[in-house]
Amino acid sequence: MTEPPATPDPVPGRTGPAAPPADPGPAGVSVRARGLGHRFSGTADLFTGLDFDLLPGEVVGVCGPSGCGKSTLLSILAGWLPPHTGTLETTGIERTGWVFQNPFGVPGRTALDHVVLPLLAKGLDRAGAETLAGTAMADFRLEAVRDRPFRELSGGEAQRLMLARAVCSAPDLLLVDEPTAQLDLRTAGTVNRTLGAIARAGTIVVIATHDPHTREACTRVLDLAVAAGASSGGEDDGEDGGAAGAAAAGGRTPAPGAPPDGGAAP
Ligand SMILES: Nc1ncnc2c1ncn2[C@@H]1O[C@H](COP(=O)(O)OP(=O)(O)OP(=O)(O)O)[C@@H](O)[C@H]1O
Repeated sequence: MTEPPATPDPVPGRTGPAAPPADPGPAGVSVRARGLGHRFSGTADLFTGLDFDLLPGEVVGVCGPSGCGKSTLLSILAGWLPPHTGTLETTGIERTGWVFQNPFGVPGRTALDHVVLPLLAKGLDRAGAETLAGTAMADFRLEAVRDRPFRELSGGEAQRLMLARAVCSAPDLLLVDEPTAQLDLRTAGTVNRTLGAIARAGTIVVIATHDPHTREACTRVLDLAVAAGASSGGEDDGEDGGAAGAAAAGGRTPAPGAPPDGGAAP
């Protein structure tokens, strides 16, 4: 059996087994993973031994090549999939939002209708809900498509619409799959800054991404290429720089409870 390291693991987002419990912070919200690993029946280990704590204010990038298990880790964080090994403890997570890369909507309903829905469900009247929805849509540069039916939206618009809707649900944990893959640089920058602002408002934001700009906008990176020991998992698509490149690129890990810098000011 391998002796546990005495000092924190240098791999970004991983700490040694002696890491203290996550400080749930004033809002009492946290996610604590210890020894997390997953494999599907018939596959090799996608990742093993992940130790990390997630706290409000963080934008955590889940990075690594295609097929390394990024979406799988999001499923585990959402509680949809039990990990093959390790434990995941959540504190104070009452609402989890997940924005898929290819979201579904109601084809004939307007973009605004989609964002208004969670606000009406919370008890706001239509006028109040439309005001807040309009603000969330503007944050994601969706003013121009406000009254367009969902079926007419582009893939990138549809995904940003779901981000705006997720924000209006005020989740404690927001999981986002490849939010900038379909976007031009300027719009991607807006999305990254908005996600940073959402985190600073008290949400834990976790983003699965290949995009180096999005990775750079994250306050911390969980690199699954590194977590897999570069021995299994997906193919290197070149966008992440592969296991070695990804390990070298690292990520910024703020002190627990410290405000993230993230380059993600709104
Ligand atoms: N239910 C399942 N049963 C078996 N294998 C699965 C299942 N779901 C995913 N996989 C496999 O697990 C691996 C990781 O999949 P996952 O979707 O998590 O990768 P990813 O890193 O998100 O990939 P991408 O960047 O291409 O979206 C892939 O090889 C995939 O084929």
